[in-house]
Amino acid sequence: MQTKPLRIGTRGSALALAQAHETRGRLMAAHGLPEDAFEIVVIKTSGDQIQDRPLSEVGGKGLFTKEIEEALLNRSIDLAVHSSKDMPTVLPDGLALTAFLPREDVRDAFISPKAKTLLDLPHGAVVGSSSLRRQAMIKRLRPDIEVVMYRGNVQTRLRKLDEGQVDATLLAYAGLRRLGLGDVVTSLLDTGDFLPAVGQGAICIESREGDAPTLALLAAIHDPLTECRLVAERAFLTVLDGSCRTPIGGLAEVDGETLTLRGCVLKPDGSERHDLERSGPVSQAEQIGREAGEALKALMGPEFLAN
Ligand SMILES: NCc1[nH]cc(CCC(=O)O)c1CC(=O)O
Repeated sequence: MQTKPLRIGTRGSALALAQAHETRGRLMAAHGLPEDAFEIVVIKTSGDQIQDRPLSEVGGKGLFTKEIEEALLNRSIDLAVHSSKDMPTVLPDGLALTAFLPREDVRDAFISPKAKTLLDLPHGAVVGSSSLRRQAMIKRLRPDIEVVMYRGNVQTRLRKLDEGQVDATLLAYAGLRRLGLGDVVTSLLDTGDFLPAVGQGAICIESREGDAPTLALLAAIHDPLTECRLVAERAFLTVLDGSCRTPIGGLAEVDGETLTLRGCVLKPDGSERHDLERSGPVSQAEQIGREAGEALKALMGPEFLAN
């Protein structure tokens, strides 16, 4: 058994801490270890310091992982807990996503004191969202709605909604549940119109490749089915990742031995949307994802990503 506690790195947001605690709880249960066998190390990232601009403007996803990955590489932590959705498709040399917890509900949630669903909102209503994907999907269904930039953590967003600054907001259901806020949800959005972001609802662990003791501990909490879905989705995203300013949705689901990936891209104003679906054997998850990405690229044409 180890003598030193296993150091679990995480951002300091309430959601990140909930995910780190869940991971620690699963490791304790799987290995019969006490809480003090683990140390939760909170790391402040550049992304946490920028609150006033959309992430797509300031450099995208890597902003929330850079300092954590540096801590992994210089061995001041042993593993890092992330929302898969926030992970860049390319990781630094020597690091990998080495475990996935069982995926939760992937859907986006609609939250509003004014209406039961997005379609019931009054004409010209204001919806807060900073996600390009959700913004484009909202505009596609409701071109009359004004979507305003809405960053900050989940609690801040809910407070702005309470104060009447916006009429509604959309958040990942999984994140709300992890925070014990599942009850604030007004309704859940259908994955047809609101195809989730790649990785939504799945907690992943990043660690050093070849760090055998850590990998051995993680094996006991790893969910291969979630990994398979994420491999397909991330391969799809890698092919499409020409720009972090393109609204993209992607979801892989498994039925028996068959994996089906649905993907879509939209113009940011919702004026155009292209959808694609591809199925195949689970064992070919990565290839299915790549092919779906290529096929969607061909479908949308070169000028789509240009502007
Ligand atoms: N970008 C922030 C972020 N990253 C992961 C989640 C939710 C949890 C998840 O999808 O696993 C959220 C908040 C949200 O989109 O509402």
